[in-house]
Amino acid sequence: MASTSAESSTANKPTLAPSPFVVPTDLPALPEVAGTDPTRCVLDSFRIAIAKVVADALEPLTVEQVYQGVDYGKKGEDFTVALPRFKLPGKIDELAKKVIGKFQPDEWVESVTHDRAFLHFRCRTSTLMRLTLDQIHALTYDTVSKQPEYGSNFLGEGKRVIIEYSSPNIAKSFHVGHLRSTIIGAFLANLYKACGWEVISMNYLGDWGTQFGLIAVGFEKYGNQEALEKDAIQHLFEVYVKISAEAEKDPAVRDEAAAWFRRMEDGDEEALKNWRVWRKLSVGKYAEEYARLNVHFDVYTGESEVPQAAMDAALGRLRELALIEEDNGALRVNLEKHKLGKAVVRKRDGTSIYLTRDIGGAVNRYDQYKFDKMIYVISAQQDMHVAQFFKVLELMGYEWAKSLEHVNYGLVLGMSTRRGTVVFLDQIIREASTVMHDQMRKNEEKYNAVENPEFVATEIGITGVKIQDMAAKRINNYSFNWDRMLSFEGDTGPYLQYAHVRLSSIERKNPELLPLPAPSQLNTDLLVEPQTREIIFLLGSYPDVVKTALKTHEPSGIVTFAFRLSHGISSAWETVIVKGEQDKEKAKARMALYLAARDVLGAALRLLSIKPLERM
Ligand SMILES: NC(=[NH2+])NCCC[C@H](N)C(=O)O
Repeated sequence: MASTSAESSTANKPTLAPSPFVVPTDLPALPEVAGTDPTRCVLDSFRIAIAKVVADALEPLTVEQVYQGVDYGKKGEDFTVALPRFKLPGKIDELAKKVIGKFQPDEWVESVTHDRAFLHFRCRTSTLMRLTLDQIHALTYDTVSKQPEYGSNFLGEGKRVIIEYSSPNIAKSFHVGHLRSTIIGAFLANLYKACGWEVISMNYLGDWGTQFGLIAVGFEKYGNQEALEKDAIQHLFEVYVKISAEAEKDPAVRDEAAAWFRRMEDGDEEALKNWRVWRKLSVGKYAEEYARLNVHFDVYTGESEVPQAAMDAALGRLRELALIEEDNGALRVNLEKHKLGKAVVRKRDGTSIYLTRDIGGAVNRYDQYKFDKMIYVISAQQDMHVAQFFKVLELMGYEWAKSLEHVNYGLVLGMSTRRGTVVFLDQIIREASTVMHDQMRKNEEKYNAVENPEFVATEIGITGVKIQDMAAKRINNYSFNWDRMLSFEGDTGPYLQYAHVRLSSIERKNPELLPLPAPSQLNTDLLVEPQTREIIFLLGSYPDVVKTALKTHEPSGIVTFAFRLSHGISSAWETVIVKGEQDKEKAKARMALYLAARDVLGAALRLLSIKPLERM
């Protein structure tokens, strides 16, 4: 029973442990502000302190009201408040003077300056250093408990989201569109988990439709059991290509295929037998490839699994609403009023189609999972299709239809391997790995020092593919370029892995400083270089970067953060040294900073479904 399954999995919802970090009590006490959590984001405390400075000077403003207006400042400024937003009586200049006149520097806020309508605030550096490092340290990722790490939050606690992504078609090519859906979807699944949601990752296979009648006919002619078992995806594709060419010329083949699919829809076991085997073998093969991409699904479902009853009920309801019209024996839903055209929902021979299955499928999923939100990661080429079935569900009166979201993305242009066009996922992975391997071999000395070059090449290759895919706004098209994405120079995946490896080497290279005491036991005031403050502030902003990504569903925000952090590290690396620093206390404080940077970069990469490397 559907409702039982929803209830039983509710009982299994993860409960998040409280953060092991507490704001030290030797600092001036701050009021609480709803929606903030200083135990997971220290910058929240600084923003509250700033809001308090302004609210105290400009009654009747409350700390809550000001808090909403404390924004990140432009370069060199920590936080900025734009005074006009509060619509207070009096001149802006006067208001600013009031704040500045009343301001007393303390352990939270170091200074305030006034520039036209803006007030710029600087956080107390020593507090910022100490708390940020301490918090990151306290929330370090634990591979055993898998506790939510630094950057995570409780926003989605108690809520369940289904994220449907990848969804390739069995026996057709896995095109780059599916690759993008896979990469973006895996990121969203990690992101929602990091924000406290219960996530169900779902793969909705294209495993149904007339083409399976066609393949069945083709399989009788060209099928080969051995080839099927060796690589089901490839073999079925070959069969499909051959029989499609025939069907194009010969209407008899088409009729035969349609009749076969008709039998499948009627549940004729004989007609379904082979199909079941194909599906199982294909899923097995896909699961292996997803694992190599560090992508996992909780549920493999597919168009074949949408219950006939759900589709019939949907059509019945649409008829009641007078939204259905007949067209030459086929049924159409008329959405012209909503500027979404007319769409066929049942073919003339009575068989279902893609759109109907999406309508019935959504109803079925809600019955089964009672989700609070459902996200579909589907190419922008299907914007119309998605808008149509969302609209139909809304017209059918389902309250939950409002909680459906389409996360779309643009095209990938020109992906091919050196041997030709890419049609399969494993070709993409293999090519990424070989191109990277060749690249690594160019530096023989370094190459020989790598312990497991095959593994490293594959991981970096995959990182390159993923970063290229997520570097810009989803909706942008981009051209696939192996050389560019796999270079160690410029903003690429290999560059990020290199930054992480370099940070990871610091413990190996300075064993005499280990074990490093907790940051609270270190003298972080020795971190005096401007680069260190910049890095710390960036690290402190990471929980906000995660929250923003949750709002925008854009992986690019996380990618940009990872690059900014890596650039920050690069510019500190030569001057803010650990090895060779005579003052051991200073060396330790610096090491703590680099380790925090390693942990946060690692967290960002994991969020992007990338496995951070420790050696290369
Ligand atoms: N619920 C959905 N329609 N999901 C997207 C499915 C994508 C479809 N299998 C395709 O390859 O085009």
